[in-house]
Amino acid sequence: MAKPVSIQVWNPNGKYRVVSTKSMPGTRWINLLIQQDCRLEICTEKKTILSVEDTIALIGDKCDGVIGQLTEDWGEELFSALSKAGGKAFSNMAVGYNNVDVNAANKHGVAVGNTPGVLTETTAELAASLTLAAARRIVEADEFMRAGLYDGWLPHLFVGNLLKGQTVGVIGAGRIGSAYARMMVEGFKMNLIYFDLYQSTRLEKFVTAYGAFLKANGETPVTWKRAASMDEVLQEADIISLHPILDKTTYHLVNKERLAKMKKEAILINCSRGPVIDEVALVEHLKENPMFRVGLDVFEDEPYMKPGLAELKNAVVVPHIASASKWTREGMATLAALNVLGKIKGYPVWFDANRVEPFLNENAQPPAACPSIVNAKALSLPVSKL
Ligand SMILES: NC(=O)C1=CN([C@@H]2O[C@H](COP(=O)(O)OP(=O)(O)OC[C@H]3O[C@@H](n4cnc5c(N)ncnc54)[C@H](O)[C@@H]3O)[C@@H](O)[C@H]2O)C=CC1
Ligand SMILES: O=C(O)C(=O)CO
Repeated sequence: MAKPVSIQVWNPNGKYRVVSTKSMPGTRWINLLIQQDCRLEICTEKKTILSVEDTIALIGDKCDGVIGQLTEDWGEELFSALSKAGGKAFSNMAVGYNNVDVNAANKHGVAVGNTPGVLTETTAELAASLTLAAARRIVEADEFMRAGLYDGWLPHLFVGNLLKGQTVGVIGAGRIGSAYARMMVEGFKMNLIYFDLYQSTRLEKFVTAYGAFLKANGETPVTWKRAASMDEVLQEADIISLHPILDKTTYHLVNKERLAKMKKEAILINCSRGPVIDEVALVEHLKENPMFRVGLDVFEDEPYMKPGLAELKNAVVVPHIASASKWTREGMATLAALNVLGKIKGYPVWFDANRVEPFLNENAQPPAACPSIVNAKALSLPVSKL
């Protein structure tokens, strides 16, 4: 028998039992659930990452839906427990769902939600922040000041890289990759090279239009290029930012051989998932190439870093905070709750997971739909015509 986990209960007499494995920012998500007759139980265990056993204990004998986190392993065991408890809905509070075995969810008839769109700009802004921090050596310089080592301006002190006129490379030009590309092109007048399995016509049009604007104003226009291979990006770009999903095709996408193809003074940013980079190879590369810099939000064995990384001055590291703006985190909680609520209520799936704004308007009731269900097709769920 698993040990019971501690919980906080909202609306104890609600008809539907919904469980959240963590407390989440804001109160709108809580209000939306309790207004629609849900009894909400929020896990209050102190440990950061819940085990599968803890989560099974939380699901219990009767559970209509669960809101979970990207740190949890949602596979056969949990979907089987949820389905036995009568549950038909699970939502990650995240857009990435590499922690979820969607085939297992399909087998048990459980809808899997995620939270696209609401974190696009926030995540791209952190990638841009890491780019600047790495290019201008901000963390090293901050440590130097605090250590009392500054004794006057010097021509060589913390000289870094200028972004203007350089080439930014984006691997995975989806929602976040495209937003980052636009920020770097418009904000710093960088040229763009990108690699994705699909063409990003909107992004290309944006760079073309901005280039024309610059030219009309007597400035050097920015340019774009869709690379035929990832290696083309690695060889040509001065800054490379990784934004693909994590799956079998992107595991260790950046490895020893590919690092060797990058410019010696390039900057590599990762705000996607840790295993997209072979982190052991990265540590070696950083040691051998002190002018090569990296900005990391995610790590291969999160929450741990591979040995040696923490000691390297040419690495800027932050603890998976790319989506951590208040507005975004509250919005993620809202979308995750509405995915679960919508499925419980038998609502259809929203027609376009890239346009979730109507669910985020705090001054209006959200549409009667699930904002984003990744296995809607596999489960033949109806789609909203709104
Ligand atoms: N660090 C953080 O806190 C956050 C991390 N993420 C990560 O970012 C990922 C991307 O999010 P979105 O942009 O919203 O997703 P998206 O689905 O809009 O974009 C992903 C892009 O990657 C491309 N892609 C897939 N396989 C590829 C490959 N082998 N090579 C090149 N491109 C490939 C897809 O075609 C797509 O355009 C999420 O799946 C998640 O893992 C997302 C939000 C916050
Ligand atoms: O949404 C995601 O995929 C994250 O990594 C956290 O925002």
